[in-house]
Amino acid sequence: MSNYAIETVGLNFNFGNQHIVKDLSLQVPIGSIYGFLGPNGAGKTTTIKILLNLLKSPADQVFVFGKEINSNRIATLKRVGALVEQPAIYGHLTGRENLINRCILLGIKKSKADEMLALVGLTEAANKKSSKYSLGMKQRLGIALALVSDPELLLLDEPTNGLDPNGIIEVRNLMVELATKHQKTILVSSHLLAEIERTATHVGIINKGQLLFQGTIDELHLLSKPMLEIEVDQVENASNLLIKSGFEIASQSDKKIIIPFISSKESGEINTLLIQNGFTVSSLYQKRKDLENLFLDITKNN
Ligand SMILES: Nc1ncnc2c1ncn2[C@@H]1O[C@H](COP(=O)(O)OP(=O)(O)OP(=O)(O)O)[C@@H](O)[C@H]1O
Repeated sequence: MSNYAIETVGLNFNFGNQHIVKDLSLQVPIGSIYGFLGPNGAGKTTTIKILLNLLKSPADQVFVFGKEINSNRIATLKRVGALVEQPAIYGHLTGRENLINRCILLGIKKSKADEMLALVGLTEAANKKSSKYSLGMKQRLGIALALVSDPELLLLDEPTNGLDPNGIIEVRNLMVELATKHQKTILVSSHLLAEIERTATHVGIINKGQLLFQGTIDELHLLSKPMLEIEVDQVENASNLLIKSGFEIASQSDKKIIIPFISSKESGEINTLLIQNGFTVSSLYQKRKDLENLFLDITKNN
């Protein structure tokens, strides 16, 4: 039996003569929250649609729970739930009615609707028209709809897009609960590194349809080592002092020195060293690389 919920093997996909997905080999372990990360237009939605067989892949390139998707379409899709683009919600119906509708459609007992409402934290809003829901509530209802058939694998395409901070936290917590308490495997796409870092156990990064990195979140952290940004007066002199004291300078501008972050203790020591030598440190903070800088590093290392 395959240990992967999803495996693509050198997947290629074209729209006309545009090569959108290039030799993509994803491996999504069963039980993982797999962050599928890439900038707008990288090919995330296209890949997710291929995984749902909404776009047809070449034979023997896409496997869901070890089964080739084209030749096992119905059997594999039964094990998959998805939220791609806008959730298909009827605004004139309540949250509960939307879910009951889906239960009827799938031949599932209606009591499942209340179970799903509780799971996504919408019990109190169950009888409210869904057009009155906030964006975050609509996303959670969308996830509840995807969960009605009790799929083992959930594909979520940018589920936090357009949500306010509260909505983002709600969806994030829900994903963690679904993975840890309900043993779902989740593939979640995003264009924000920070968003993926908070929930994912595994990460795949694509750009222009190509996989740049795939690994565990710890492996990603090794790549996206944080930096310490120091805003200080007399940057040139301060920089010389740090070099003399054995610190590696990553870069400097007219107001700021950036060095690799090692520990909070060391950051404190740097602060003390600068102040004792008469410099004015106006701020000193740890900063992680954003996706763009991470790309630069990955391509440089490749
Ligand atoms: N139906 C289509 N026909 C032709 N080209 C398409 C079609 N759908 C997507 N594309 C193109 O495929 C490329 C990848 O798009 P895709 O939506 O998969 O990217 P994405 O990573 O999901 O980005 P976003 O976050 O912006 O949706 C883009 O250049 C897009 O213009």
